[in-house]
Amino acid sequence: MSAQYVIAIDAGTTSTRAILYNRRCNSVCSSKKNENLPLHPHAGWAEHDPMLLLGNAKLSIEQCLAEAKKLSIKPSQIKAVGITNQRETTVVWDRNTGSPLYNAIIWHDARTVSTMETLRKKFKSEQVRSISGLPISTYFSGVKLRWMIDNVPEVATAIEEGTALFGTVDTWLVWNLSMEKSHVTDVTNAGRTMMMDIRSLSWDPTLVDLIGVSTDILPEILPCSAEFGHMADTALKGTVISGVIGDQQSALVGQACFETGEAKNTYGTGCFLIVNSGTKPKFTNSYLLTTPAYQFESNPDSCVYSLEGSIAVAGAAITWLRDNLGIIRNAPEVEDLAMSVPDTDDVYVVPAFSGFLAPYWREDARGTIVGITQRTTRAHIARATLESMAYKTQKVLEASEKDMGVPLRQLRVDGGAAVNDLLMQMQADIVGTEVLRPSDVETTAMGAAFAAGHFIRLYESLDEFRESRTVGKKFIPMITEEERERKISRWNDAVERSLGWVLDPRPKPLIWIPPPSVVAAFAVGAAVGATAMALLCRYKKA
Ligand SMILES: Nc1ncnc2c1ncn2[C@@H]1O[C@H](COP(=O)(O)OP(=O)(O)O)[C@@H](O)[C@H]1O
Ligand SMILES: O=P(O)(O)OC[C@H](O)CO
Repeated sequence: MSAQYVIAIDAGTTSTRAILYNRRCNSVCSSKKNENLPLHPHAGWAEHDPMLLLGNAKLSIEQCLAEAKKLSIKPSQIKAVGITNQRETTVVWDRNTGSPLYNAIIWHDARTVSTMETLRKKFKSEQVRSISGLPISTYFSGVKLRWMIDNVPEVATAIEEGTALFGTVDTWLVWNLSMEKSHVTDVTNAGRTMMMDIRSLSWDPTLVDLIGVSTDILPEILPCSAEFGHMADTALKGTVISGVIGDQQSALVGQACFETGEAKNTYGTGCFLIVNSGTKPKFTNSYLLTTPAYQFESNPDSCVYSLEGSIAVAGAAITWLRDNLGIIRNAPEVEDLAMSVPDTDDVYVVPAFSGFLAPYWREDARGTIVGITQRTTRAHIARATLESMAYKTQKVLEASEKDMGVPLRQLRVDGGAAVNDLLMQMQADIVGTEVLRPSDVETTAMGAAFAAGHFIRLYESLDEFRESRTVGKKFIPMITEEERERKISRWNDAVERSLGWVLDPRPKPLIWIPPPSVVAAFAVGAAVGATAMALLCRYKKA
């Protein structure tokens, strides 16, 4: 029998790529990283064109198949498709035309503060958390969906007429890529809508009612390994889509964190620390999220849960150094620039671009840079920006250790920014724990490949998968405990300065209402203009 493969599509916030995996779930070839350009129509807003997300998924498959062809691998040898995706990002489209009714609202978009406040008046955040594992926050899809209904007439009308469909990016991609037009999702993505009962793994009527929709527009929830549909008109036509899993949980799987207490931290656009918390949802007093980690069998008891510390800005701060400040030409350059100085010279960059997620959950925070002196250079800013990822991780790690009741002995890392050795060393220093980076940092796609391959029984055993994972590099703490504490305490001070900076975090209205001074100036201008015209006409007549 010829060798069999699984292809995984990783639809991230910054880019989409496809990777092909062999029988041992090792990567064989991949596409390019196709950039998913975000749109920022207002400060704090972030959108994707859903058609670009779809186009990049198709392009990534084509590119990956072209690479496979060079290795004499035929499309018919690819037996399953897995999809992993940026979670919470919300798409609403018309079920008849297939057209999106609005741009996708990206997970870290902060426009929904007023919607969130309205929902909090109806329901206590703690009540919602006890059902869904999540507090009421701008982060989750349900809140974004409500905002669309209230602010986008096309969405409201389509919902009323029964033609709208809602989904996260996985649902949007499967609906478009499958010949059946399957309207489906998995437990890890549904678990980020704030509408799923985390125990029964089904839509919760009370929460669905709170958002104000009917379940008709919501996708069917399946385990991560299931028959989601079959590929339509590409070279992979007919191939089963048998794995769907949110990108952060997918990385947990890719890192083979199958034991309670094992954790990974993924440094992509954002940064997400997830700890496997076992087969029952764990509710804690800290501000971590309770969320499904994975479910590979159809029996709901097979669902494994996790605690998650979500950080909105990680690699995005490096993109900001590149695109907004122009102090680097590409992301990898940040490492050399940061290494050109021995330390940050007491400069701290707090990139809270649209507030903080875990563990602060503060919409009123904004980014700040403190400690600048005459001597500060772009290298200090670059170094302090990198270091900020390590401090934020330390905060969520501290919270998860408290919740789990045991200190974490090792931190497994992955994601696009984890290739940065300096960042990984900073991380080991600041958490005071060994940091282990796998030889293949693309663990996100690997988790989805595992889920898809598990369904077709190509990857049967979790143990076998775990044994085939290898550590690429280990980073050991190099600073003293005293130095570590001093640095963390300075970071805490810097964070304090960013909290409460936005006096009213509610978004500005879509239509600009001019202030009275502008109205008065306009009226005076119009009166002067009219008088001048009248005089001119009289003069001409005369
Ligand atoms: N060498 C590097 N050092 C620091 N950050 C990097 C480096 N390479 C990429 N990044 C950052 O990592 C992010 C991309 O990582 P990736 O895992 O592909 O993200 P996503 O899954 O969110 O699309 C970008 O925000 C980029 O700025
Ligand atoms: O695109 P990433 O990899 O930063 O992940 C985004 C997360 O899924 C948002 O919750």
